[in-house]
Amino acid sequence: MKGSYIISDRFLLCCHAPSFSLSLLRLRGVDPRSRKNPIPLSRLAPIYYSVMARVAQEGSQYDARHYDSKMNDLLADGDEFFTSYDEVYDIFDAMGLQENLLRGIYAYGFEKPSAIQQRGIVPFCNGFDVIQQAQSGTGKTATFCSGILQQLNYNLVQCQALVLAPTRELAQQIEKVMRALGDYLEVKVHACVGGTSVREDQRILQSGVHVVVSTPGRVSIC
Ligand SMILES: Nc1ncnc2c1ncn2[C@@H]1O[C@H](COP(=O)(O)OP(=O)(O)OP(=O)(O)O)[C@@H](O)[C@H]1O
Repeated sequence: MKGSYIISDRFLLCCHAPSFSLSLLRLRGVDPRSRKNPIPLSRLAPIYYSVMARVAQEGSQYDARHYDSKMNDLLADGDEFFTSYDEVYDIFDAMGLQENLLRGIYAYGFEKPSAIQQRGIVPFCNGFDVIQQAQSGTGKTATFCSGILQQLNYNLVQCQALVLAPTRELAQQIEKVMRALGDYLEVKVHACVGGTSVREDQRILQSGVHVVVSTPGRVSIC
């Protein structure tokens, strides 16, 4: 089973096939034009639609027809869209991560980055728009969590990243990993999922968090 996720400097889309786990990250205050070779957000949109097409009802804006038309737009652009990033960092220490993030990673029990982590964390931290794909259980969650944690401004206690997941369980699992890896950074993470009090979610969000992990239904209410 393969999973993939897409990260842009405006959003992260996470899709674990075949269950189509979906995460969306939005980083605030990042100017895509200031980054080296950014892929314009508009180029990533068709991929977002491709994931949504599989989970959306027919007739919605994300249905298969919409997906086909977006994919045709994308393919018409040719190879320019696809670039590869072949730098490999076989130890966490070489990735230029904040010391407190490294402490969190090691304290969580990770000694050596997995293959996807060796290739995926640094481009994310450098602000590239990335699409990454790896087998299930190979460490993608920690890859994008590390990328988010590295980029947050911890002096600003407001939501700077949003991760969307298709199920409550997955959102809660991602929250746990984010919280654990960001323990020494004192990251404030909140999982906004159905089955809990909306008021309590709103209270926590108003009190200030750095990262929200949510399911789409609950986030639209909050
Ligand atoms: N560098 C590492 N060293 C040791 N264990 C790791 C490392 N990275 C991840 N793991 C562990 O491997 C397991 C699978 O990781 P994770 O859930 O992040 O994979 P995933 O690719 O996101 O999986 P899925 O596609 O099923 O969501 C977890 O128990 C995680 O703690």
